[in-house]
Formats: sequence, structure tokens, C-alpha cells
Amino acid sequence: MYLKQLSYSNFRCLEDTKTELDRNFNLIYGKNGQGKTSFIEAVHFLATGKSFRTKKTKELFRYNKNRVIVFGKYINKNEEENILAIDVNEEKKDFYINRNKNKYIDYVGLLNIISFIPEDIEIIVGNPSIRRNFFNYEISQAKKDYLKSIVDFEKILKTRNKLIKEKKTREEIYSIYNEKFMEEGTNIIIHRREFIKNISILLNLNYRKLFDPKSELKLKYDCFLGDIDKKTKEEIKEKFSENIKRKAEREKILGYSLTGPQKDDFIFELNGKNAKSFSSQGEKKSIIFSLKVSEIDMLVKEKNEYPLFIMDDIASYFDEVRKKSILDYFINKKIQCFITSTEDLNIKGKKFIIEKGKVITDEK
Ligand SMILES: Nc1ncnc2c1ncn2[C@@H]1O[C@H](COP(=O)(O)OP(=O)(O)OP(=O)(O)O)[C@@H](O)[C@H]1O
Repeated sequence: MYLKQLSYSNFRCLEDTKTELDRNFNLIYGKNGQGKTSFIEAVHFLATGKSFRTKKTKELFRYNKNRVIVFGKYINKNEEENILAIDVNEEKKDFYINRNKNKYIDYVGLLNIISFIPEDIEIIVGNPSIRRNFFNYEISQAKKDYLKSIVDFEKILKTRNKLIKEKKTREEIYSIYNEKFMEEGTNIIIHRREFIKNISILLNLNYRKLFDPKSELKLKYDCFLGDIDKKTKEEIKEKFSENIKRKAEREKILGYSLTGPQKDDFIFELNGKNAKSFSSQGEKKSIIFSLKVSEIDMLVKEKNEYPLFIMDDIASYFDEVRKKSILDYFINKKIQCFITSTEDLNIKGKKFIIEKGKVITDEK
């Protein structure tokens, strides 16, 4: 799939415009502070309804404005053209597919996108909730029923916590919620185990191919239940149930859930050592880049089409050799990518020069 056209109104510092994009390579080029990141943020926002820089959508409104519209035409794997749009104001966010208003759950995942931004290093060094959010989003892109499980699980967890806090743990309603909690929780565990197993193999292959053929990189699912590697769904549920029973008394004292996949974590291990504590900055960046490339492979396997890729500030990440191997990767795979840079890159495609929010197209 690829994005053919992008337009936006009131998006950060960008001057309202309509842009025709290259099917493969789009270089967003300019000096610091001109609007390069804002441009790829608009692409990301169109695809996901979210920014990769902020949770507060209001920050996307141009100063003193209270509404943003992004609009784009994309071509899917059957070469069909579709139109997406998001209209957001202070109160609500509306999603449109081919000019019809739709729910977010139906909108997200139509235009798949993978991003690589400086803040992604947090996936390794940040706290477990960052990794959980990251993998939740990635698994959802490939599996719609996972997104549903996550949304349902979060609602159930909230109610379960409320019931524990109110000490209504012996009532019938608690046991109904407990059953739902275990059922959805187990679905999440199974999806996570499967996804991590598959992506870990790709991650190692990609890291070796792109950066270091002698290294061994593993991604491990650190499930709150301990080792569930070879367990069936029923066995996992059983273990979950025992875990709940064991922690019930303490949950009552503390007033919230002490068990469940909301406690899961994921560990990156480079040559047998936890990357969070032992890997260098350059190795961490390379691990994350390999992870992103592996996500592309996973999406291609699941959906049989390539997602879009956006990468902010390539020059600040990698040396010349690594930069070349990364750019070669995108060119060979024929992925539509959007790369921002303060230096010109000698690659065939479209160059968009950004100056004070104004986008100037320069065919290369
Ligand atoms: N909501 C907004 N409305 C208007 N301008 C904004 C808004 N948010 C940020 N800006 C301004 O937009 C400008 C461009 O920011 P952006 O991060 O897109 O630049 P950039 O070209 O990627 O810069 P760099 O190379 O330094 O990363 C900044 O000067 C910033 O202050």
C-alpha cells in the first residue's frame, strides 16, 4: 500500500497544502525547526489517529486554532484508491473512510504504518508500561481481535479493581468479572506469546543482516505467570486461576489487582545480556531499528502488503555505513518511506524541501 496524496489544515506549523507523494522514497529535507517532523507526524496521524510526539491531540492544532483536518488518498494492494480523513476539534475526533463517518476501530489498521523516531529508544530503556503499550499497538495492527481483547480487558480490570476496593469480593458479580478477567487475560497471553515468538526470530535475522552477523539477539516475553512456553490455553487459565487465589487476600488489603497481563514485560537480550542494562546507545538504536524492520516483515506475513514507514532524523542515528545499509533496505523492498533529514540524501524519489512550514516539491 502507499499514500498517494496528503493534505492538512491547521496542522502544527505547516502551511495548509495538498501534496502528491512518491510511491517509494520521500525525503523531507530542511533546516532545524522548519516543520519536517510535523510533516511525517501528519502522515502518522492520518494512518493511526494518533501522534507519535504527544498524547494531547490539541497540541497538533496550529497555535490559536481549534480544529485540525488531515486528508489522504491511499492505494491498497489491489490498486484501489481509498480516501481517509480525520476531523478533530476540542470536543471530538471524527474518522472518515471514503467520505463516510466510521468508528475508530474500523478505521485503524487500514493504512498500516511503522515509525522510527528518536523517542523509540524508550522501548528498551523505559518502564514496562511503555513496552506493553508498544506491543499492544503492534499486535493490534496485525490482529483486530487482539485490539478487542485489550479494550475489553481494560474495562474488566477497571471494574475488578473497583470491586476489590469496595471489598465486594464475595459477591456473585465479582466471580462473573473474575471469570471474564481470566478469559480475556488468557487470550492476551496467547496472542503475546505467539507474536513475540515469531518476531524474535525475525529480529535476530534482521539485526544480523543489517548490523552485526555475529550477534545473537532475542526478544523474550516475561509473562506475569512465569514460564508458559509450552502450556495449552486451559493450562494457562488454570495457572492464572491459582495465581488469583494466592493473591486474593493481598489484593483485598491493597485494593487493586495484583495479577494479570497488565503486569507483563518484554526483555531484549543481546548476546545473553539484558540490552536495557548492558547494550551501548548505538546497539540500542540498532536493536530498535531491527525491531521496526521485523514488524514490517510480520505485517507483510499477516496482511500480504507492505506498510508505510516513517523515520525522523536519519542523520542523527547512524554512521555512513549503517545509513547506507538502511536506505538500501528500503529501496530494495519497495516500501513507501518518509525520511526526514537535515542533509540531502542521494536517492531516487521525491524531495520535499520544508521552509517555515511551507512544503516545496523538488523531483529528484
Ligand atoms: N501547534 C503548533 N503550531 C504552530 N507551530 C508549532 C506547533 N507545534 C510546534 N510548532 C513549531 O513548529 C516548528 C517546527 O517543528 P518540527 O519539529 O516539525 O521541525 P523540524 O524541521 O522537524 O525540526 P528539527 O530538525 O529541529 O527536528 C517548531 O519551531 C515548533 O516550535
